[in-house]
Amino acid sequence: MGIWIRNASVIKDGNELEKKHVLVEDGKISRIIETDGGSADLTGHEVVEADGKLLTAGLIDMHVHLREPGFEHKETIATGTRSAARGGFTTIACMPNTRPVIDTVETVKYVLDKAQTEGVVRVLPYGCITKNELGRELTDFEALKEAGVIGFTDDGVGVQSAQMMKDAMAKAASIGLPVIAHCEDNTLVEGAAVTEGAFAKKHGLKGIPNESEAIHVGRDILLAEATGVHYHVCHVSTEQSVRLIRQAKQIGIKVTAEVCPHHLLLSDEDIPGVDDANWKMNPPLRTPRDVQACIEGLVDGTLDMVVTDHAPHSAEEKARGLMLAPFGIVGFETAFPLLYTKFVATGQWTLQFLVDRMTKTPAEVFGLPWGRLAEGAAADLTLIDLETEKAVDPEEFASKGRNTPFTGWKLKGWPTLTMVEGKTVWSE
Ligand SMILES: NC(=O)N[C@@H](CC(=O)O)C(=O)O
Ligand SMILES: [Zn+2]
Ligand SMILES: [Zn+2]
Repeated sequence: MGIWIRNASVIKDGNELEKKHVLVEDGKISRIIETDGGSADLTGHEVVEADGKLLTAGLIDMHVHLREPGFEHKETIATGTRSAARGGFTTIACMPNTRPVIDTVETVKYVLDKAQTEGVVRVLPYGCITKNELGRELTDFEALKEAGVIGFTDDGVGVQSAQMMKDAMAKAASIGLPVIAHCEDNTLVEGAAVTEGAFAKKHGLKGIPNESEAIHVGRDILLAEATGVHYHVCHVSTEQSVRLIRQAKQIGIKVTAEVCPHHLLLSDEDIPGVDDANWKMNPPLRTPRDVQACIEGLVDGTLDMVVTDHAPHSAEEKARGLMLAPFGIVGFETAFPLLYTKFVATGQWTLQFLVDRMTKTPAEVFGLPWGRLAEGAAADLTLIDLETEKAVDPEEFASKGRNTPFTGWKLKGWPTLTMVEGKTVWSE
């Protein structure tokens, strides 16, 4: 028995939609047909009435924190994948800064097993570049690849030694996996919680300068050129990083990059005060000029994809105030509505542009077989209501994390049903 998704709006081109009936069988999309042809034989099939809602390939998020093992009070694979499903995501790539970190075959297996038994969406793990993310000794790249990691990263912390990064890139290149970099030079950061900019100045705070990120981006681009690795830059937040990546792409260096919704929508000038740590993340909210540069970078293809950097923390941890709370905000359950409402509904981007950056481009960049709405493709699907306006209410999140700066924002574009390989994993 299959499932007919009836009267779905699918993207034809740009903002142009067309009505289709989509048949899902054996975990795959078996047919996509015109709604006026009348040839949809419903006999023996379940029906999901899409009622004109947008149907896209399931969203893909290449940068998320599921916190398991070790930080189950912040999130678990069970709650994190449900949060992803509620946000319309069907494939997510999880960062290894857990406890223990994902630097051994055993921990990779633990995460994959948990994802299989307790998760509801597809989970692709990254492995650490260095043991314990300490920057001192490379992990066993071959063994981690064999266990199932899709790339190497020490996300949460930058690899401080250029030699260590060069060795990592050479090794990763030799086994055909990418290096994914959290770009941050520790000597330029020391104890600061917000960017250098108007907010830091007003409150007499030491700021995190743009160079702390861009120095690593520049260094790593040169190392990527030297080693030939696929180098992917995490959560780009500065004008300088965008410029460096743009130039590197122009001369053919194999660099790709991601950007988060918050770095496209918020600047340091939006931070309400020093008590509210829901505005604290790494990299920090930058200046309006950087926000503009990130938007331009995404639009011109310098930045390839949107990721959430979903980084849940407990309410107790986040209550410690801007200076003392951990960095990070949740992202799954607001990402699509935020970008849809602020960039597509306002006419700045087409719907196809946004959907592609959350499906097609991440799949292409990481060589994944998902992210396409086509006959024969996996039935990873998301239905999205583009009409109903609703305010962001963290109490409704499936995530354990409530740490978002977007509380109360009135948005459209809420996912209403998420399917992974033909199985409904979340519906409104
Ligand atoms: N982004 C964050 O602010 N925090 C992340 C770490 C990271 O992505 O660097 C976390 O693990 O909490
Ligand atoms: Zn990071
Ligand atoms: Zn991260």
